[in-house]
Amino acid sequence: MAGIFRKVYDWLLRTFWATELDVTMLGLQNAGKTSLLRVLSGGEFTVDTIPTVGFNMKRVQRGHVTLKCWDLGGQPRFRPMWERYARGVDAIVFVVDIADIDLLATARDELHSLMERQSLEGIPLLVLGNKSDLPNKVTMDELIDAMDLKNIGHREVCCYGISAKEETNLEAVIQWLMKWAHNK
Ligand SMILES: Nc1nc2c(ncn2[C@@H]2O[C@H](COP(=O)(O)OP(=O)(O)OP(=O)(O)O)[C@@H](O)[C@H]2O)c(=O)[nH]1
Ligand SMILES: [Mg+2]
Repeated sequence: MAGIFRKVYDWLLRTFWATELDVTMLGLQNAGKTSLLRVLSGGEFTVDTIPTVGFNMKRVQRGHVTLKCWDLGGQPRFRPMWERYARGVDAIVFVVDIADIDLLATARDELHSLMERQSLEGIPLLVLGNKSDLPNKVTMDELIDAMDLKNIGHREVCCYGISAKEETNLEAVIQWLMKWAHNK
């Protein structure tokens, strides 16, 4: 019986109180953006992924909230278009491969040059240290330092360690994104 009420309640919420949030997922090539989005939207994790050419969009539904997620290619040739896809969104998710220590400085520089853009001022930022399942990774404190997150201003900044592969901490990601629905 309770199940029926829950279904009716969810249907009413979806129908009369539907909220859509625009989320842009950025980060260097191979960070795991497409893998993360696939898992968040109920798909299976796969090892053999194809690098994203341009962008890809998927919706993630939670109750009355739909997260409309733009997943952009991370290769250098696609980075100039990041700002255009991040303008006006409700949240930016920046994914970092925490087991690829050599690329951390590049990730930091790309993130900071983006965050300096006036068009993106105030947009909440979630930095995700992905691939926590791998050995030889940096800790979250080391990631915060390496990415110089304390020097990113004019917005709320949050950082979590996750694994798209093992689906670790993904609920925290959804909950953080969902909280921006209250502003709508
Ligand atoms: N071990 C491990 N591997 C992961 C994880 N997430 C992604 N990968 C792997 O990392 C590789 C790159 O993943 P993608 O999701 O294609 O990376 P991307 O950020 O979308 O890359 P671009 O589209 O080129 O920007 C793939 O081989 C994935 O299987 C993870 O949490 N753990
Ligand atoms: Mg991709």
